[in-house]
Amino acid sequence: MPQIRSIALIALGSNTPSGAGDPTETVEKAVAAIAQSVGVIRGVSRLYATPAFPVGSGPDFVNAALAVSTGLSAPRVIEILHGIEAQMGRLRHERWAPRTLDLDLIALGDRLLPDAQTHETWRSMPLAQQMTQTPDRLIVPHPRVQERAFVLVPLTDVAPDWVHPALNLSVAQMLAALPDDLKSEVVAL
Ligand SMILES: Nc1nc2c(c(=O)[nH]1)N=C(CO)CN2
Repeated sequence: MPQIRSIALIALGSNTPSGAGDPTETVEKAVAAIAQSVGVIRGVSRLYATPAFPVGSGPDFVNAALAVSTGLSAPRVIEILHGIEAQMGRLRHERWAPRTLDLDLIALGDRLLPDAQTHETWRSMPLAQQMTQTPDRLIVPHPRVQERAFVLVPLTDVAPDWVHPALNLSVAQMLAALPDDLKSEVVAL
């Protein structure tokens, strides 16, 4: 069977030193690891300094995004990303604790996983509830992508025209819809 290749959009974040070095070095090493194990890198964003979300939850992050052409499934990509996080020393005990490396599969082509209803449920959940719940299934696109300048600004570098399959909005349109004060906090390094 011919392999169907899609573009995986991957968000990277680091806000505390890891075995790999400072957050910038950690993100750069993660890009190299992803290139070796996920697929062919089609775009690498600039690196950005961003205040930790939620406000006051730790030191500033370094955030970046990648577009990677891959024939792998979403669960397999996630498995590989978790392996890279573990290898690079992420401490996984506390949900909003500073993290050495955080890798998120934001999107895989136009797949909507597991289904439209799950996306609707997560989008319509009050913020307080979103913050305390972890989905028990893989949700792709990432259910918070449209709210996060620290994801959308780097994504604009690599995939401004990617269209969210549930919202029918491009990356550029989702970013334009965010308040200016959120966008201005995301500063290219
Ligand atoms: N600025 C910023 N804040 C965060 C980030 C991140 O990548 N950047 N990742 C988090 C956990 O996914 C929690 N908070």
